[in-house]
Amino acid sequence: MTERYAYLGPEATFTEAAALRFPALAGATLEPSPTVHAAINAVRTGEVTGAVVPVENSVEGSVNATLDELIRGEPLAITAEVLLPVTFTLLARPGTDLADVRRIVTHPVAEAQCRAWVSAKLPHATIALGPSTAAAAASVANGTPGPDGTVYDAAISAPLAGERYGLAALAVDIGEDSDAVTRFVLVTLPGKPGRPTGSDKTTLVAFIRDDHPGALLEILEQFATRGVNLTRIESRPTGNGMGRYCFAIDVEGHVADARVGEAMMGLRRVCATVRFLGSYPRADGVRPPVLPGTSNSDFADAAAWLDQLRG
Ligand SMILES: O=C(O)C(=O)Cc1ccccc1
Repeated sequence: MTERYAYLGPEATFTEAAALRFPALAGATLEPSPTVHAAINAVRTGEVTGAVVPVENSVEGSVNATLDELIRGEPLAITAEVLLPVTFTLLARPGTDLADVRRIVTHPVAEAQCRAWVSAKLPHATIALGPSTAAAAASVANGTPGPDGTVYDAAISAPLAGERYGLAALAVDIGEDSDAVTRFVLVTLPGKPGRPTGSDKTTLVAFIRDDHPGALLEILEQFATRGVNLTRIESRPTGNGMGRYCFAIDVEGHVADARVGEAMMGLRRVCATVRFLGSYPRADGVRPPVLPGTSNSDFADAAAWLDQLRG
């Protein structure tokens, strides 16, 4: 039986384009989910083997809806990542004039990158937020009214959505950075991590034990003293009361690398909880240098030395 994977749909989202690039999904059945929550829930219930979701954008930063799904609830694992360039197109029903566009709909990540263009070119237009850029295109094509009862004039979507939903492009490449890239991850139930490749990333969530001065510094020290570089750190509310935050952290390296493993043991000692979200090959293929004194053999030598001293 072919494996089934969920992705943030409907058809023609950036996430669908990303899903087609994961080697692990070649030949699998791809099933659109209306929200990130629904896609990840399908993994948790075992309905699908995995889900592809957006996690980070080079201009807008983290996708909070995805981070919160990974931080809370039953544990999950990231097993692969893909980087996808994103360009945004303004789509409308054929015959619409750019000057007549008043109500636009799109995904929050697209809104953040296109709001400068909209305020410069369409100063009287408002932008409503929807669950995905393709859902936005579909609602324009179908004339589906928004929550306030008015029909949207245009959607900001992937160029492909115009073809899929029979819409015309009123303007292309309207994002503020034409080199914008989005990172998508493949999420599954936890299992044994793949083997280290020398170009890996590890994702963790650190929950501080009690709110005290230097709590974040203690977390960062674990990585700094072992020569482990962070590629992202994001604080997110735990959902358990005002002012309670956890830190979602991506680091260079694999849980099987001694320096990453030692840093994780350090985290475990200074934090209330550490959630391991997986070690997986990094999409950019970068092989970061291993700093002197932090290689696997450096850690093995140090452990052997200590064993000898202890007799
Ligand atoms: O809405 C989509 O098409 C998505 O896949 C989410 C998204 C939105 C904007 C940039 C990158 C990903």
